[in-house]
Amino acid sequence: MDVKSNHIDPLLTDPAPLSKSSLRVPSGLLQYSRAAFSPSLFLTVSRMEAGIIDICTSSCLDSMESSSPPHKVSRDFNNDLVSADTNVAYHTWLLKYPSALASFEQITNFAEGKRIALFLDYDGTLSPIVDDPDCAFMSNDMRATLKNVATCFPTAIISGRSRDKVYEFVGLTELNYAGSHGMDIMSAVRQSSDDYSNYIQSTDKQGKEVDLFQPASEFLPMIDEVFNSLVNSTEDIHGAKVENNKFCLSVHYRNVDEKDWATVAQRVHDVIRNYHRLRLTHGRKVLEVRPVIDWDKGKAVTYLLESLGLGNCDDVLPIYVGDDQTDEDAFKVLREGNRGYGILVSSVPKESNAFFSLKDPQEVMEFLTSLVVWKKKSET
Ligand SMILES: O=P(O)(O)OC[C@H]1O[C@H](O[C@H]2O[C@H](CO)[C@@H](O)[C@H](O)[C@H]2O)[C@H](O)[C@@H](O)[C@@H]1O
Repeated sequence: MDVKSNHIDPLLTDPAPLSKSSLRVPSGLLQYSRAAFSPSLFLTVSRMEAGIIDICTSSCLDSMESSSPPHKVSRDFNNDLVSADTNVAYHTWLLKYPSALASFEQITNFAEGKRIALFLDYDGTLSPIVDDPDCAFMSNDMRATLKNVATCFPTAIISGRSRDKVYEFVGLTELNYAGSHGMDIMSAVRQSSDDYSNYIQSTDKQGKEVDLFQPASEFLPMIDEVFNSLVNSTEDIHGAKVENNKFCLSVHYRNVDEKDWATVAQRVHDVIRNYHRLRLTHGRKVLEVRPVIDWDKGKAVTYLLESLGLGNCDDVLPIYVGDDQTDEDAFKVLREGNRGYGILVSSVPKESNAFFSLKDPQEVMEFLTSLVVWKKKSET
Protein backbone atom coordinates (compact mmCIF):
# COMPACT_ATOMS: atom_id res chain seq x y z
CA MET A 1 0.00 0.00 0.00
CA ASP A 2 1.41 3.35 -0.96
CA VAL A 3 0.70 5.52 2.02
CA LYS A 4 2.01 8.62 0.33
CA SER A 5 -0.87 8.50 -2.10
CA ASN A 6 -3.41 8.97 0.65
CA HIS A 7 -1.30 10.17 3.51
CA ILE A 8 1.30 12.75 4.34
CA ASP A 9 4.86 11.53 4.71
CA PRO A 10 5.78 12.55 8.25
CA LEU A 11 9.38 13.04 7.45
CA LEU A 12 9.04 15.18 4.38
CA THR A 13 6.12 17.54 4.76
CA ASP A 14 4.10 19.35 7.37
CA PRO A 15 0.86 17.63 8.26
CA ALA A 16 -2.42 19.05 7.07
CA PRO A 17 -4.51 20.52 9.88
CA LEU A 18 -6.63 17.91 11.59
CA SER A 19 -10.19 18.20 10.53
CA LYS A 20 -13.25 16.44 11.78
CA SER A 21 -15.14 16.83 8.53
CA SER A 22 -12.44 15.08 6.53
CA LEU A 23 -13.34 11.88 8.31
CA ARG A 24 -16.93 11.86 7.11
CA VAL A 25 -17.87 9.73 10.08
CA PRO A 26 -21.58 8.89 10.26
CA SER A 27 -23.15 11.10 12.89
CA GLY A 28 -24.01 8.15 15.10
CA LEU A 29 -20.31 7.56 15.68
CA LEU A 30 -19.41 11.13 16.46
CA GLN A 31 -21.01 11.00 19.86
CA TYR A 32 -18.30 8.74 21.21
CA SER A 33 -15.42 10.14 19.23
CA ARG A 34 -16.11 13.66 20.50
CA ALA A 35 -13.74 13.40 23.46
CA ALA A 36 -10.89 12.43 21.21
CA PHE A 37 -11.59 15.38 18.95
CA SER A 38 -11.66 17.85 21.78
CA PRO A 39 -8.45 19.15 23.34
CA SER A 40 -7.40 17.83 26.74
CA LEU A 41 -9.93 18.67 29.34
CA PHE A 42 -8.58 21.04 31.91
CA LEU A 43 -10.82 21.90 34.82
CA THR A 44 -10.04 25.27 36.29
CA VAL A 45 -11.49 24.02 39.50
CA SER A 46 -9.88 26.49 41.84
CA ARG A 47 -11.63 29.37 40.17
CA MET A 48 -15.12 27.90 40.28
CA GLU A 49 -17.80 28.39 42.86
CA ALA A 50 -19.20 25.19 44.32
CA GLY A 51 -22.55 24.14 42.90
CA ILE A 52 -24.47 20.93 42.69
CA ILE A 53 -23.02 20.33 39.24
CA ASP A 54 -21.21 23.52 38.25
CA ILE A 55 -20.03 24.38 34.79
CA CYS A 56 -16.65 22.62 35.18
CA THR A 57 -18.16 19.47 36.54
CA SER A 58 -20.76 19.45 33.83
CA SER A 59 -18.12 19.87 31.12
CA CYS A 60 -16.23 17.04 32.79
CA LEU A 61 -19.38 14.94 32.80
CA ASP A 62 -19.97 15.76 29.16
CA SER A 63 -16.49 14.47 28.35
CA MET A 64 -17.03 11.37 30.50
CA GLU A 65 -20.20 10.57 28.58
CA SER A 66 -18.89 11.36 25.13
CA SER A 67 -15.82 9.17 25.61
CA SER A 68 -18.04 6.15 26.20
CA PRO A 69 -19.28 4.47 23.05
CA PRO A 70 -22.90 3.40 23.07
CA HIS A 71 -22.86 -0.18 24.34
CA LYS A 72 -24.32 -1.53 21.13
CA VAL A 73 -21.46 -0.16 19.02
CA SER A 74 -18.65 -1.45 21.25
CA ARG A 75 -20.35 -4.81 21.62
CA ASP A 76 -20.71 -4.99 17.87
CA PHE A 77 -16.99 -4.33 17.42
CA ASN A 78 -16.01 -6.97 19.92
CA ASN A 79 -18.35 -9.54 18.45
CA ASP A 80 -17.56 -8.68 14.85
CA LEU A 81 -21.24 -8.00 14.22
CA VAL A 82 -20.37 -4.65 12.76
CA SER A 83 -23.13 -2.49 11.37
CA ALA A 84 -22.77 -1.13 7.84
CA ASP A 85 -22.36 2.44 9.14
CA THR A 86 -19.66 1.45 11.58
CA ASN A 87 -17.79 -0.47 8.95
CA VAL A 88 -17.90 2.40 6.48
CA ALA A 89 -16.72 4.87 9.14
CA TYR A 90 -13.83 2.66 10.20
CA HIS A 91 -12.70 2.00 6.63
CA THR A 92 -13.00 5.67 5.72
CA TRP A 93 -10.91 6.49 8.77
CA LEU A 94 -8.30 3.90 7.72
CA LEU A 95 -7.65 5.96 4.60
CA LYS A 96 -6.36 8.71 6.84
CA TYR A 97 -4.68 6.46 9.41
CA PRO A 98 -3.63 3.37 7.42
CA SER A 99 -2.96 0.13 9.20
CA ALA A 100 0.71 -0.15 10.19
CA LEU A 101 0.47 -3.83 9.24
CA ALA A 102 -0.84 -3.10 5.74
CA SER A 103 1.78 -0.33 5.44
CA PHE A 104 4.59 -2.44 6.86
CA GLU A 105 6.63 -2.45 3.66
CA GLN A 106 6.43 1.31 3.39
CA ILE A 107 7.54 1.70 7.01
CA THR A 108 10.49 -0.68 6.64
CA ASN A 109 11.49 0.83 3.31
CA PHE A 110 11.78 4.12 5.07
CA ALA A 111 13.61 2.51 7.99
CA GLU A 112 16.25 1.02 5.69
CA GLY A 113 19.68 2.17 6.94
CA LYS A 114 18.13 3.80 10.01
CA ARG A 115 18.10 2.80 13.65
CA ILE A 116 14.56 2.24 14.88
CA ALA A 117 13.79 3.27 18.49
CA LEU A 118 10.52 1.96 19.90
CA PHE A 119 8.29 3.71 22.40
CA LEU A 120 5.26 1.88 23.70
CA ASP A 121 2.33 2.83 25.88
CA TYR A 122 1.08 0.10 28.24
CA ASP A 123 -2.70 0.00 28.88
CA GLY A 124 -4.72 -0.54 25.73
CA THR A 125 -1.50 -1.00 23.72
CA LEU A 126 0.40 -3.91 25.25
CA SER A 127 -2.49 -5.15 27.39
CA PRO A 128 -6.19 -5.08 26.58
CA ILE A 129 -8.43 -2.66 28.48
CA VAL A 130 -10.10 -4.53 31.35
CA ASP A 131 -12.53 -3.50 34.09
CA ASP A 132 -10.09 -3.89 36.98
CA PRO A 133 -6.96 -1.73 36.55
CA ASP A 134 -5.05 -4.06 38.87
CA CYS A 135 -5.67 -6.95 36.49
CA ALA A 136 -4.41 -5.40 33.25
CA PHE A 137 -1.97 -8.26 32.71
CA MET A 138 0.09 -8.62 29.60
CA SER A 139 -0.03 -11.99 27.86
CA ASN A 140 3.04 -14.23 27.92
CA ASP A 141 3.12 -14.03 24.13
CA MET A 142 3.30 -10.25 24.31
CA ARG A 143 6.07 -10.50 26.93
CA ALA A 144 8.08 -12.84 24.70
CA THR A 145 7.54 -10.50 21.75
CA LEU A 146 8.72 -7.51 23.77
CA LYS A 147 11.82 -9.39 24.87
CA ASN A 148 12.66 -10.11 21.23
CA VAL A 149 11.95 -6.54 20.20
CA ALA A 150 14.26 -5.21 22.91
CA THR A 151 17.14 -7.33 21.59
CA CYS A 152 16.74 -5.72 18.16
CA PHE A 153 15.84 -2.10 18.99
CA PRO A 154 16.22 0.32 21.90
CA THR A 155 12.77 0.07 23.50
CA ALA A 156 10.98 2.05 26.20
CA ILE A 157 7.55 1.86 27.78
CA ILE A 158 5.96 5.20 28.63
CA SER A 159 2.90 4.75 30.81
CA GLY A 160 0.48 6.74 32.94
CA ARG A 161 0.95 4.08 35.62
CA SER A 162 3.60 4.34 38.32
CA ARG A 163 6.93 3.09 37.00
CA ASP A 164 7.02 0.30 39.59
CA LYS A 165 3.54 -0.89 38.63
CA VAL A 166 4.26 -1.03 34.92
CA TYR A 167 7.54 -2.85 35.62
CA GLU A 168 5.60 -5.33 37.77
CA PHE A 169 3.25 -6.01 34.83
CA VAL A 170 5.98 -6.26 32.18
CA GLY A 171 8.80 -7.81 34.21
CA LEU A 172 11.56 -7.38 31.63
CA THR A 173 14.91 -5.84 32.51
CA GLU A 174 15.79 -5.31 28.85
CA LEU A 175 13.55 -2.23 28.50
CA ASN A 176 13.58 1.36 29.68
CA TYR A 177 10.60 2.46 31.77
CA ALA A 178 8.90 5.82 32.18
CA GLY A 179 5.96 6.02 34.59
CA SER A 180 3.49 8.75 35.61
CA HIS A 181 3.01 9.91 31.99
CA GLY A 182 6.76 10.38 31.59
CA MET A 183 7.29 12.19 34.92
CA ASP A 184 9.36 9.29 36.28
CA ILE A 185 12.04 8.02 33.90
CA MET A 186 14.67 5.41 34.67
CA SER A 187 17.22 5.03 31.91
CA ALA A 188 20.80 4.09 31.25
CA VAL A 189 23.44 6.50 32.54
CA ARG A 190 23.59 9.42 30.13
CA GLN A 191 26.74 9.72 28.05
CA SER A 192 26.34 13.33 26.99
CA SER A 193 26.00 16.48 29.02
CA ASP A 194 22.84 18.27 27.88
CA ASP A 195 19.93 20.47 28.94
CA TYR A 196 18.57 18.11 31.55
CA SER A 197 20.25 19.03 34.79
CA ASN A 198 17.83 17.61 37.31
CA TYR A 199 18.34 13.90 36.97
CA ILE A 200 19.96 11.89 39.70
CA GLN A 201 22.09 8.78 39.62
CA SER A 202 20.52 5.74 41.16
CA THR A 203 20.55 1.96 40.90
CA ASP A 204 17.86 -0.28 39.44
CA LYS A 205 16.45 -3.46 40.99
CA GLN A 206 19.46 -5.43 39.72
CA GLY A 207 21.90 -2.96 41.26
CA LYS A 208 22.90 -1.50 37.89
CA GLU A 209 23.70 2.21 37.78
CA VAL A 210 20.94 4.25 36.13
CA ASP A 211 19.73 7.82 35.76
CA LEU A 212 16.48 8.83 37.38
CA PHE A 213 14.60 11.83 36.01
CA GLN A 214 11.64 13.02 38.09
CA PRO A 215 10.67 16.56 37.08
CA ALA A 216 7.63 16.61 39.42
CA SER A 217 9.36 15.33 42.56
CA GLU A 218 8.35 18.38 44.60
CA PHE A 219 4.70 17.38 44.09
CA LEU A 220 5.02 14.04 45.90
CA PRO A 221 3.62 15.18 49.30
CA MET A 222 0.76 17.00 47.56
CA ILE A 223 -0.11 14.00 45.40
CA ASP A 224 -0.17 11.73 48.46
CA GLU A 225 -2.40 14.17 50.33
CA VAL A 226 -4.83 14.45 47.40
CA PHE A 227 -4.81 10.66 46.96
CA ASN A 228 -6.01 10.20 50.56
CA SER A 229 -8.68 12.89 50.13
CA LEU A 230 -9.93 11.34 46.89
CA VAL A 231 -10.08 7.87 48.42
CA ASN A 232 -12.13 9.23 51.33
CA SER A 233 -14.44 11.32 49.21
CA THR A 234 -15.26 8.58 46.71
CA GLU A 235 -15.44 5.59 49.04
CA ASP A 236 -19.25 5.57 49.06
CA ILE A 237 -19.49 5.58 45.24
CA HIS A 238 -19.91 1.99 44.19
CA GLY A 239 -17.26 1.04 41.58
CA ALA A 240 -15.13 4.18 41.91
CA LYS A 241 -11.42 3.52 42.37
CA VAL A 242 -8.51 5.86 42.97
CA GLU A 243 -5.09 4.72 41.79
CA ASN A 244 -1.86 6.27 43.03
CA ASN A 245 0.53 6.53 40.08
CA LYS A 246 3.20 8.27 42.19
CA PHE A 247 3.38 11.66 40.41
CA CYS A 248 -0.24 11.60 39.24
CA LEU A 249 -3.51 10.00 40.25
CA SER A 250 -6.27 8.19 38.39
CA VAL A 251 -9.91 8.23 39.44
CA HIS A 252 -11.54 5.33 37.62
CA TYR A 253 -15.27 5.35 36.86
CA ARG A 254 -15.42 2.40 34.42
CA ASN A 255 -17.29 0.35 37.03
CA VAL A 256 -19.48 3.19 38.30
CA ASP A 257 -23.13 3.27 37.26
CA GLU A 258 -23.55 6.02 34.66
CA LYS A 259 -26.12 7.77 36.83
CA ASP A 260 -23.34 8.36 39.42
CA TRP A 261 -20.74 9.79 37.03
CA ALA A 262 -21.80 13.33 37.89
CA THR A 263 -21.15 12.56 41.54
CA VAL A 264 -17.66 11.27 40.71
CA ALA A 265 -16.89 14.43 38.73
CA GLN A 266 -18.25 16.64 41.50
CA ARG A 267 -16.28 14.90 44.26
CA VAL A 268 -13.03 15.09 42.30
CA HIS A 269 -13.70 18.71 41.56
CA ASP A 270 -14.38 19.43 45.23
CA VAL A 271 -11.10 17.86 46.31
CA ILE A 272 -8.77 19.50 43.83
CA ARG A 273 -10.47 22.91 43.73
CA ASN A 274 -7.93 24.35 46.17
CA TYR A 275 -4.87 22.86 44.55
CA HIS A 276 -3.95 25.47 41.96
CA ARG A 277 -0.89 23.52 40.89
CA LEU A 278 -2.83 20.43 39.90
CA ARG A 279 -4.88 19.90 36.76
CA LEU A 280 -7.42 17.37 35.65
CA THR A 281 -7.30 15.54 32.33
CA HIS A 282 -9.45 12.83 30.86
CA GLY A 283 -8.48 9.32 29.77
CA ARG A 284 -10.36 6.11 29.04
CA LYS A 285 -13.08 6.14 31.71
CA VAL A 286 -10.62 7.76 34.05
CA LEU A 287 -10.08 11.27 35.43
CA GLU A 288 -6.40 11.99 35.90
CA VAL A 289 -5.00 14.46 38.42
CA ARG A 290 -1.59 15.76 37.37
CA PRO A 291 0.89 18.46 38.42
CA VAL A 292 0.89 21.58 36.29
CA ILE A 293 4.38 21.25 34.82
CA ASP A 294 5.67 21.59 31.29
CA TRP A 295 6.19 17.88 30.82
CA ASP A 296 4.34 15.14 28.97
CA LYS A 297 4.88 11.91 27.05
CA GLY A 298 6.23 13.88 24.07
CA LYS A 299 8.95 15.47 26.18
CA ALA A 300 9.68 12.06 27.69
CA VAL A 301 10.32 10.67 24.18
CA THR A 302 12.80 13.46 23.46
CA TYR A 303 14.49 12.92 26.82
CA LEU A 304 14.74 9.16 26.29
CA LEU A 305 16.12 9.54 22.77
CA GLU A 306 18.91 11.68 24.19
CA SER A 307 19.48 9.25 27.06
CA LEU A 308 19.81 6.43 24.58
CA GLY A 309 22.35 8.43 22.60
CA LEU A 310 19.89 8.78 19.72
CA GLY A 311 18.95 12.46 20.03
CA ASN A 312 19.37 14.72 16.98
CA CYS A 313 20.52 11.84 14.78
CA ASP A 314 19.29 11.81 11.18
CA ASP A 315 19.61 8.06 11.00
CA VAL A 316 17.19 7.36 13.86
CA LEU A 317 13.55 6.49 13.27
CA PRO A 318 11.48 6.66 16.45
CA ILE A 319 8.17 4.78 16.39
CA TYR A 320 5.62 5.44 19.15
CA VAL A 321 2.62 3.15 19.64
CA GLY A 322 -0.22 4.24 21.95
CA ASP A 323 -3.98 4.38 22.37
CA ASP A 324 -4.73 7.24 24.72
CA GLN A 325 -5.17 11.01 24.69
CA THR A 326 -1.86 11.41 26.56
CA ASP A 327 -0.06 9.58 23.73
CA GLU A 328 -1.05 12.40 21.38
CA ASP A 329 1.73 14.55 22.88
CA ALA A 330 4.27 11.97 21.72
CA PHE A 331 2.64 11.60 18.28
CA LYS A 332 2.79 15.37 17.96
CA VAL A 333 6.51 15.57 18.79
CA LEU A 334 7.28 12.96 16.12
CA ARG A 335 4.95 14.55 13.56
CA GLU A 336 6.01 18.16 14.12
CA GLY A 337 9.69 17.37 14.14
CA ASN A 338 9.26 15.18 11.03
CA ARG A 339 11.10 12.67 13.12
CA GLY A 340 9.19 9.43 13.06
CA TYR A 341 5.93 7.56 13.09
CA GLY A 342 3.12 7.64 15.62
CA ILE A 343 0.83 4.62 15.54
CA LEU A 344 -2.59 4.95 17.17
CA VAL A 345 -4.17 1.82 18.63
CA SER A 346 -7.90 2.12 18.10
CA SER A 347 -10.77 0.08 16.74
CA VAL A 348 -12.97 3.15 16.38
CA PRO A 349 -12.40 6.34 14.36
CA LYS A 350 -10.54 9.00 16.37
CA GLU A 351 -8.82 12.17 15.26
CA SER A 352 -5.10 11.85 16.01
CA ASN A 353 -1.59 13.15 15.40
CA ALA A 354 -0.50 9.62 14.61
CA PHE A 355 0.30 8.53 11.04
CA PHE A 356 -0.76 4.91 11.19
CA SER A 357 -3.12 2.78 13.19
CA LEU A 358 -3.45 -0.68 14.66
CA LYS A 359 -6.74 -2.09 15.86
CA ASP A 360 -5.83 -3.62 19.23
CA PRO A 361 -2.96 -5.11 21.30
CA GLN A 362 -3.11 -8.28 19.19
CA GLU A 363 -2.25 -6.24 16.09
CA VAL A 364 0.45 -4.41 18.09
CA MET A 365 2.03 -7.79 18.82
CA GLU A 366 1.87 -8.76 15.12
CA PHE A 367 3.49 -5.47 14.16
CA LEU A 368 6.30 -5.88 16.72
CA THR A 369 6.87 -9.47 15.62
CA SER A 370 7.12 -8.35 11.99
CA LEU A 371 9.68 -5.72 12.95
CA VAL A 372 11.84 -8.37 14.63
CA VAL A 373 11.61 -10.67 11.59
CA TRP A 374 12.46 -7.79 9.26
CA LYS A 375 15.44 -6.74 11.41
CA LYS A 376 16.83 -10.28 11.64
CA LYS A 377 16.42 -10.76 7.88
CA SER A 378 18.19 -7.50 7.15
CA GLU A 379 21.15 -8.63 9.25
CA THR A 380 21.72 -11.87 7.35
O1 LIG B 1 -0.47 5.47 29.67
P1 LIG B 1 -1.14 4.15 29.89
O2 LIG B 1 -0.17 3.04 30.15
O3 LIG B 1 -2.11 3.81 28.79
O4 LIG B 1 -2.00 4.34 31.23
C1 LIG B 1 -3.20 5.12 31.19
C2 LIG B 1 -4.10 4.66 32.31
O5 LIG B 1 -4.23 3.24 32.14
C3 LIG B 1 -4.91 2.50 33.15
O6 LIG B 1 -6.30 2.73 33.03
C4 LIG B 1 -6.85 2.25 31.82
O7 LIG B 1 -6.69 0.82 31.76
C5 LIG B 1 -7.39 0.07 32.80
C6 LIG B 1 -7.03 -1.40 32.64
O8 LIG B 1 -7.33 -1.87 31.37
C7 LIG B 1 -8.90 0.33 32.67
O9 LIG B 1 -9.61 -0.36 33.70
C8 LIG B 1 -9.15 1.85 32.79
O10 LIG B 1 -10.53 2.12 32.59
C9 LIG B 1 -8.33 2.62 31.74
O11 LIG B 1 -8.46 4.02 31.94
C10 LIG B 1 -4.39 2.85 34.51
O12 LIG B 1 -5.15 2.15 35.48
C11 LIG B 1 -4.36 4.34 34.76
O13 LIG B 1 -3.82 4.63 36.01
C12 LIG B 1 -3.50 4.97 33.67
O14 LIG B 1 -3.43 6.37 33.86
